[in-house]
Amino acid sequence: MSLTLVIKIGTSSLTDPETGNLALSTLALLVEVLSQLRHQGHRVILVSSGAIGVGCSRLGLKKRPRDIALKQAIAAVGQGRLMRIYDDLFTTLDQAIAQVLLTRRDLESRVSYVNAYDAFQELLDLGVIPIVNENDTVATDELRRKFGDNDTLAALVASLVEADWLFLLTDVDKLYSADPHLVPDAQPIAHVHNLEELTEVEAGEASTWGTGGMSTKIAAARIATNAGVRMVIMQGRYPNQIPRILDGDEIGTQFHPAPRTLNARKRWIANGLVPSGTVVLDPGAVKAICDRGKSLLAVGISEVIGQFQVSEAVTLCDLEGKEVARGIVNYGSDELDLIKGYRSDDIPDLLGYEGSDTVVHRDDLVLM
Ligand SMILES: Nc1ncnc2c1ncn2[C@@H]1O[C@H](COP(=O)(O)OP(=O)(O)O)[C@@H](O)[C@H]1O
Ligand SMILES: N[C@@H](CCC(=O)OP(=O)(O)O)C(=O)O
Repeated sequence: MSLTLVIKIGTSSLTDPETGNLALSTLALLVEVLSQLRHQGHRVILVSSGAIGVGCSRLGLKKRPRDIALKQAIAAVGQGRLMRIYDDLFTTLDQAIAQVLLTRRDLESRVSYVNAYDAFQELLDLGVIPIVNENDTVATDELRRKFGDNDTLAALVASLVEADWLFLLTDVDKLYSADPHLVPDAQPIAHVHNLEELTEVEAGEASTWGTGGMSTKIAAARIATNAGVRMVIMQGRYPNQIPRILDGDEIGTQFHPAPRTLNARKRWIANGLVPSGTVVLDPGAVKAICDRGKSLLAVGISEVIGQFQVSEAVTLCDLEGKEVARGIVNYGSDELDLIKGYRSDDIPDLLGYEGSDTVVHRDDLVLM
């Protein structure tokens, strides 16, 4: 059976932590394994970090700089080097590759989201391995249009292409109950069936989870498993374990996916769009949308947080602040403030025009 596989490798596995030099044997093994998987008929996408790390090493910088413009310049140096090395290694095995650089903004617009989907499908149909990274040189935190980390980017790509598996290759062999570099008796976690179990562990180990690199991997698991993608956290030094995992070996931490129920447009609403604000719902409204599949009406809204325009995405949360759904609004935040708590029949009088009956129509709403 042909599977769609997304493999993400982090800087910690691609480079030697002491020298900053490329971990060539890891890279060569990764290239060999991915080429073999391709030849077995699988569709393979590699999400590779390393542009900034390789750029620093190329320019002889001993420390990762903090300055954003400098980091963006360094990424431009490193990305070219990185692709040159990948191309040399993959070409040795006669495997074609492609460079795909994405920003968060590219997935926000429905048109470019669909374009990205089409481009990936063409590349995979051609037997090419796309190598994806964030377009660090143009994406900036200030504009809120960065993925921020490649774990999230990899999960969004896996959701976009409806992957079967997402492998996150890192410098630890599993997810543990706490950072194993700091807590020697941390317990390994082999399977995660429900991310809520982890929220408890996470809450108990907040500082460890927060400072380590695992919080972004758990956030990635939320996106991936919600989109029906099985995710694995595993040791980056041993990419040859990937085929064994596909054969059923219990290696790394496996996150079991939810049934794939969302159509492509709803996956875009859930993962492609970035919420611009929050709408707080009363318990009746939470029940109506979560248990009965209803649209959101103004009467069930308790509070409107943030500024947003009509047709933007918002987070819908309960009175405790827990996100229960996401959706595209039929009213901007200023109008919603005027009509919140009122029945739909009252809207024309309140706003002075005939508005939509629903604040978020059920076709534009995704439960989280
Ligand atoms: N609960 C945990 N389980 C495993 N690793 C953890 C945990 N909490 C923090 N970490 C740290 O996360 C690091 C891996 O994340 P990161 O450095 O971001 O890797 P990458 O570059 O592969 O994305 C590990 O080296 C480990 O020290
Ligand atoms: N886009 C950046 C990597 C960002 C990132 O998430 O890095 P990592 O935590 O090593 O996977 C780069 O190529 O340097």
